[in-house]
Amino acid sequence: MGYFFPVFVFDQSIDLRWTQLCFALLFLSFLYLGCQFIIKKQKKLIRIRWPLLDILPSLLYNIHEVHEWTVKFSNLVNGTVVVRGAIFGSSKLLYTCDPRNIEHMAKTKFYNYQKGSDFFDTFDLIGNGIFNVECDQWRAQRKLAHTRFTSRTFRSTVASVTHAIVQDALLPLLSHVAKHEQVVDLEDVMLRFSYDSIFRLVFGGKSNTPSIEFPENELAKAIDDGTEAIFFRNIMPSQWWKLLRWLKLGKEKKSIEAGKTIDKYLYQYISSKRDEMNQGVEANDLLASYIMTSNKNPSISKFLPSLDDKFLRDTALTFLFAGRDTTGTSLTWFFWLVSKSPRLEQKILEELKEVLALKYTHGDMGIDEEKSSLKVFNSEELKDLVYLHAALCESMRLYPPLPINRRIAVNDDVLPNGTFVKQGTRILMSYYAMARMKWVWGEDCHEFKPERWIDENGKLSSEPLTKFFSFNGGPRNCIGQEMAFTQMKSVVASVLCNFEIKLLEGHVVQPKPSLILHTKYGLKVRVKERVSLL
Ligand code: HEM
Repeated sequence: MGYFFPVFVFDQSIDLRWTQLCFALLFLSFLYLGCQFIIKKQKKLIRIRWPLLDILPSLLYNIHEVHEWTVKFSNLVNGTVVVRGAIFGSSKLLYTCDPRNIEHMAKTKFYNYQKGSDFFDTFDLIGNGIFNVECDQWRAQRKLAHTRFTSRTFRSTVASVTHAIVQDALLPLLSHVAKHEQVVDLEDVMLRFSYDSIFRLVFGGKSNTPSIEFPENELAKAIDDGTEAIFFRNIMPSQWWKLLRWLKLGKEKKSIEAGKTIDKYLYQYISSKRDEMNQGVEANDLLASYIMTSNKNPSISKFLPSLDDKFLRDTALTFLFAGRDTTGTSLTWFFWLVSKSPRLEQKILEELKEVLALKYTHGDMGIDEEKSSLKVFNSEELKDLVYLHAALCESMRLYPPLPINRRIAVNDDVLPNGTFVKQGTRILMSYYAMARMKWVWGEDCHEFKPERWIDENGKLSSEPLTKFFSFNGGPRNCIGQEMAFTQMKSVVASVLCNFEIKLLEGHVVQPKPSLILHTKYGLKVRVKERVSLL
């Protein structure tokens, strides 16, 4: 996750002292007023780099559309630059959207590019979950998680949970919306789907979030509040948010409340799960599998001395955090792109027609499905669909759920494009900007074009993967990638096969300046039942 105002991030070793805080506040206030003055003078701030202040005025002015700003900036600096200027002090910042550099940091020199202690502070809500630890502790947790995410049991649970939510909650919800000719925020619906999925996989029970009542969910809301505070921590000096936290103000106040709510629910779920397991109730959710491991072997490794309740809380929260907004927003952008392109929608439907035809020919359409007349696909039927897979990759290329990522250099290094990186340099990588660079993806880089993922033999091409980092890459790649594809394919196929999605006329869809790439105003659509595909 990127801190978009990296220039403000001061040395973490400095104590939280009042004098420094006052100086920081004064300094930033002057800076802000100075920038506002320049902006007013200029009316339109065309210039991106300034003497002394470098990118700061432009960045401040464009913070409401920060991702588009990274595109302009990347074009100006040809993809990579070390940002300087008087205000940057000794803390260097390297910005890049060059896939060669990103691959080098994620794979070749993985151990030289870590998350760093700022990262831990910023994401302290998730404690010592896998997302937030490094070196030996990360390796030990990665091994534990990897064993689970690649097991046959987990894969089949993902498939059955997804099928159940699509069939029993998502399609009935959209059907209701269609019958009542309502306008619905499809982003909200997709986030409700992805929350329920990850919730069931982690805890075993239902969250009931995707339903026609659109119920509020206290835990989901607390995670939203916590994530929002994390975003603001990324864009302000660490002293500022630490002061706000101490004073219990603003987003930090909300985040403290959110932390309490999260703890209340998670410790309660953990305790209930332990009780159920002691009574011999069988479970195949992630929480149960971690508890089982710790019962069998209380000390997993010297880097993971105990899988106690705090560890289980951090791990469960990390999975909720990592698996909800990412999948939910990916689906949102996908439906938006497809709703704007009837030709591409038709190509996806052509592929689905073949699957449906096979279903009927072999007579394995479930009785329930026939009765309800809503068609639901299972993951086996969809796993080899080339165009659907290509369209999902293309949508995540243009709208990567994690638009900006960050690292810190452990030792001096030289990047593939020749840039020297000094030890301690903070690094920002924009995947959003990378997708919009002509020198990376070609003249048509702005177009939604699934064909770029398909080779001349009609198979998925591996070439684009060398510049696709929406799931990161290397040893620290996304552990939920396969799961995400299973879920997304099932949702897309079932929704498109049963419904036509029409964007509400005049509704503007733009990226929100947020940690995960949400839309600014939601995705307002009307839904119409589709006349049978066959
Ligand atoms: C479209 C959906 C998804 C996208 C685009 C995505 C993307 C990513 C990215 C970019 C990272 C690397 C973050 C970093 O460098 O700090 C990551 C890590 C991770 N993701 Fe996903 N993710 C998705 C879905 C999921 C799901 C469904 C899960 C399931 C729980 C999941 C679990 C994780 C975990 C645990 C990590 C940390 C891995 C590690 O540090 O070793 N993700 N994901």
